Amino acid sequence: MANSFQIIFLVYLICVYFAIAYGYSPPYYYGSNYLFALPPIIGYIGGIAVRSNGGQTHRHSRGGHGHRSGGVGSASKGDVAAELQSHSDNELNLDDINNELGCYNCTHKHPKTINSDDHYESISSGIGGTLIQSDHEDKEIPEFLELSPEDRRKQEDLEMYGPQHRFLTPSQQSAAHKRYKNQIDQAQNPDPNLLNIYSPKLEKEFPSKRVLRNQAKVYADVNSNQPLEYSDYESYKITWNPVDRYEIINKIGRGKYSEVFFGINADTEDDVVIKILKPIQKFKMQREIKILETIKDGPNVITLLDTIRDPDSKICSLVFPFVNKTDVRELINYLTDDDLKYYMYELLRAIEYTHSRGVMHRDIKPQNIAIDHVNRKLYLLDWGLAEYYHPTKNYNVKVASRHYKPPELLVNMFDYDYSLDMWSLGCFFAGMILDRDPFFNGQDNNDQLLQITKVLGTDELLRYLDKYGLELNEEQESMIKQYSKKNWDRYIPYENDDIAHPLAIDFLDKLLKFDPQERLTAKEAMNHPYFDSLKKK
Ligand SMILES: Nc1ncnc2c1ncn2[C@@H]1O[C@H](COP(=O)(O)OP(=O)(O)OP(=O)(O)O)[C@@H](O)[C@H]1O
Repeated sequence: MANSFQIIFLVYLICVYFAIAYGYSPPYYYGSNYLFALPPIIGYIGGIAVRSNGGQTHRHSRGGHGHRSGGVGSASKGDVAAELQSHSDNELNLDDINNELGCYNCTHKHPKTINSDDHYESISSGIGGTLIQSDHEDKEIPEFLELSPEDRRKQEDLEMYGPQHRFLTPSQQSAAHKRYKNQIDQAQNPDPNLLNIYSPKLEKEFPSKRVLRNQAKVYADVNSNQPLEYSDYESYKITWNPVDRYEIINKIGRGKYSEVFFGINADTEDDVVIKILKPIQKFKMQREIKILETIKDGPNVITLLDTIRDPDSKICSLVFPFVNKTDVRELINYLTDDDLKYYMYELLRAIEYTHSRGVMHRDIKPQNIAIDHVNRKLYLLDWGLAEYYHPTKNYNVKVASRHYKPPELLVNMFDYDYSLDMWSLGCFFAGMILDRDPFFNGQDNNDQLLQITKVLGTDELLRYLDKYGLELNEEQESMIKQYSKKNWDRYIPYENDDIAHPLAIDFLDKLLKFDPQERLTAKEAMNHPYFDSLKKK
């Protein structure tokens, strides 16, 4: 008898431990639909249940047990919201924390506190975005979501403290509250000096310390040579179609701005991906859709099939063809040199086309490169951060994912251009051929620059900074010492000799340059001798 009690007590302790470990958290708000908190153990069990159903490819589940609630909007009011809600509520794990705190496709797990600088950097980056793009300041979220005042307050609380706020002591909560309010104040009453520096459209307010403005080597005038409406996404009127014809099957991914589901088009029986957008600023939605429209005929660019909105919940979704992809980082284990060249070339075709249409992707990374190896097809996904390039415009440097961010984003060079995509491509390529992804594995933005400098050398960094009159911030100054430029050969693992050969290394070296002007353009990259053998075949 005593033994049974001990066992029950032990099981209870284990459940409580896992409930805490899996970050049981308050409800996830979306529109006016939210579920009340479940007891910790249910939170834990729910987390496990969903995770066990959360693989990448779920085609087998059509009509099977994985068949979730009806069509996106075919059933009762707010079904899309309920669908999203049900997934989110079941997945009360640390990924939610990353997501809620705005960490960008964050792969690391955060501690159960929002005291880390990373979190605030993420929160402030959202607000910074508003500040920088003050002309975009968005008043439409409440209207878009039609939140009740009570829901709105709860959402603000959630934003303020993060989903883990109950783990904070009262003094931590009040510090969090203060910092959050400061961010809001800053965004609402921006420092005019800052605004001058970052104002997106002002060439004349170029900071005096800068001695040279950067301008794209190619396609600099593509947008100015087009009528205004070509790149004016803020005036773009989105056409929203009904949701009825789509049926959600199960969840296959998530991003900062969306929850992504595998589904079918009931009319055509086609497999589709339904990207349900989280509450985002209207201009971001207009930008993604307008850009997808601009580049829709491009090679290897994912096609936007439909834009749908549930009339009741007002939840908006984008529909794409489903790509039965293999994680590129797994794929590298069995790709031959020819395969890798082939996919790099296909990726470059997508990038070159996009740049030629006046668009920078601004978030190239392995997660956004979908390879269907069976059909030898590659698609460039996620155009949520893409932007039209204008040579006189200053851009938000808080774009791209940390490990793929080029130096210009890390030293506030806001006059960057298409070449930022070529750096990210270089990081991706380095990860593949050197079997080390991410190749530059910074712990934060300053450390990211340090990691880059340790490889490319301090002299090269200083040459780049001097050329444009750029400066390091105080922390970077103190962190970055004198490092010599390293020979790439030292990073080649023995078993990768076949793919990391001299031509591949030369190609890599020409992509990973501090100075955006010195990097290969997409067209130059396609003409690099690395691809000669592919072209012959
Ligand atoms: N057409 C597709 N086919 C298969 N999987 C897809 C497709 N589109 C998106 N996904 C999956 O969903 C994930 C999230 O999609 P996406 O990157 O478009 O969302 P996001 O919210 O913009 O993400 P991010 O946080 O990177 O900005 C992708 O990394 C991918 O794994």
